[in-house]
Amino acid sequence: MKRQPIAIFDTTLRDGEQSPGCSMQPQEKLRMALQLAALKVDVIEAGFPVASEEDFAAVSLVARRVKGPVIAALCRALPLDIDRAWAALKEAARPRIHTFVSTSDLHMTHKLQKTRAEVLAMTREGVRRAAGLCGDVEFSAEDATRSDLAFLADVVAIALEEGATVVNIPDTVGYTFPEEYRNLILALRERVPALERAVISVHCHNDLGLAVANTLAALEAGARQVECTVNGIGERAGNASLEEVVMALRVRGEHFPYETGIVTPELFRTSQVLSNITGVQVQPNKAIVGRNAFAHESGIHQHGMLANPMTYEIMTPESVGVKTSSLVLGKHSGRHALAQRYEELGYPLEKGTLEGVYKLFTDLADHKREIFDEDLIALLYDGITEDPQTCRLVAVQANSGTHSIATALVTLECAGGETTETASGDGPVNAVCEAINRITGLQGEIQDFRLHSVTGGADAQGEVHVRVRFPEGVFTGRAASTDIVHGSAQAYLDAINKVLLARSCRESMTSTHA
Ligand SMILES: CC(=O)SCCNC(=O)CCNC(=O)[C@H](O)C(C)(C)COP(=O)(O)OP(=O)(O)OC[C@H]1O[C@@H](n2cnc3c(N)ncnc32)[C@H](O)[C@@H]1OP(=O)(O)O
Ligand SMILES: CC(C)C(=O)C(=O)O
Ligand SMILES: [Mg+2]
Repeated sequence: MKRQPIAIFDTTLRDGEQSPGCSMQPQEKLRMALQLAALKVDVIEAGFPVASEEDFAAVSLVARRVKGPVIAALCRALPLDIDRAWAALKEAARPRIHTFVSTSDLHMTHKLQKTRAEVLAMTREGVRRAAGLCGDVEFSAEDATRSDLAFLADVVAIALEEGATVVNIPDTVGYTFPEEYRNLILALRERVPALERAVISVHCHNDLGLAVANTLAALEAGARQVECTVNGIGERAGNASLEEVVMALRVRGEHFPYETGIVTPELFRTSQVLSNITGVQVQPNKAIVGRNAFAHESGIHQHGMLANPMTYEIMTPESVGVKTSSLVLGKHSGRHALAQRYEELGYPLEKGTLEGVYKLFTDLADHKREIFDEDLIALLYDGITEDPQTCRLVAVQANSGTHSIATALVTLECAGGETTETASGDGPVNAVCEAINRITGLQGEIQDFRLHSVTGGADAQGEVHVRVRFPEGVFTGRAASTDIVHGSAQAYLDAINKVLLARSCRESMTSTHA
């Protein structure tokens, strides 16, 4: 099947930036634009230069530095706006002026306070001015989907007469339906024959959650440029999401005879770059790039995934740049996924053992939202081991000060006998942990240490949480005490005991299997 090329016009830096909380500084826009170029979008709309000195600077920075895609800038159909857009763009290798005016009676009457005749004149003068400056001019009929068709066709015809190379028919307020939008584009093509010589563009908003569906419908009617944003950000409920449109065309290629030039393994990275710049997290269930897009929690699905990933995934995670699918253990998981995870952790379970551990697991999952690997190891121990090899803190003492090296003396009772060790460290907690390492022979490395008071007043209980890395993995420890050093020693020992339990458990299993 011969595939028609579809141009991807990315407006993350313009319409996307209109999302509350998503504004970007020039350097941030440059970083994002470079990633969009790596993704191989066809057009980057970099901003609205007349809006501020900073946005002017951002557009000109992107225009100068980003090679490959066309660089576009938006402007109203006003001489000052158009001149400002061109001033920002003129150093781009491939510049495009994008000008717009509203065509719905609602917008013209209440917002622009212009008559239809005045809007026709604005279109003519605006596009003519832009075309006099730049060889590539896009014209958008704002609120096209709520406009009178005959009038809209007149506006489009004038824009084309004056030199527009691309005509955009936006669904500005996310109002249209796929069938209706398809018919609108077909009707315009019929009424304005000159449209056949231009590129028809679509720009859909997501107010009814139909932005992607409407975009796809417009392609079927002859549109050949899609305006969209990374993560679907944009004014109000956002714009059509770039990654969703691109992957819909790719995954359902048998239905859509189109292709884009997007390097799809860059999609996830691009999404992450954006959320890293704006600080706005991607919703977990976001299609393609959300953290749950390739995660499976329920037993029936996990079983299917283990048998063949195609049972529950319509695209591979690698195809969009996600490393791998994940089977998340939780209250809906079944025995197959549980057994698989234990195997990955180095604990292959026999059928009888699995049954017991699965029961403990489901009890735990009823009370705990997230089950970590260390929880599984602890469960295993609860389920099958009788003789814990744990250590108990007998005494701890630490000295520290501004001009002295911190030292600690720790006594532990391990496997019946008491041992005392001293150690020094960067601070008293570090010295205590080092002394515990010496006694137990383990080399834990603290990755996270948190202390917060549980009660008020000078005698407040301090609760200590630690995350410690061992060769087996990361284990957490927790303890509460009115003495910070004592609490820290207990919390660290809590993590150490979990490792010791895991080791003794692994040993007992190895001997059972031998
Ligand atoms: C659908 C869209 O996404 S449109 C793009 C939206 N993006 C932006 O608004 C970018 C950021 N905007 C801004 O920085 C400012 O709004 C500016 C600099 C553009 C204009 O600021 P101000 O001059 O203070 O005007 P304000 O924003 O209050 O009102 C908009 C004005 O533009 C006019 N206008 C709106 N669209 C158009 C248009 N396409 N062509 C000509 N004039 C327009 C309005 O009628 C109004 O005119 P008025 O000031 O004569 O009443
Ligand atoms: C300026 C135009 C293209 C727009 O963003 C819209 O109509 O939604
Ligand atoms: Mg828009």
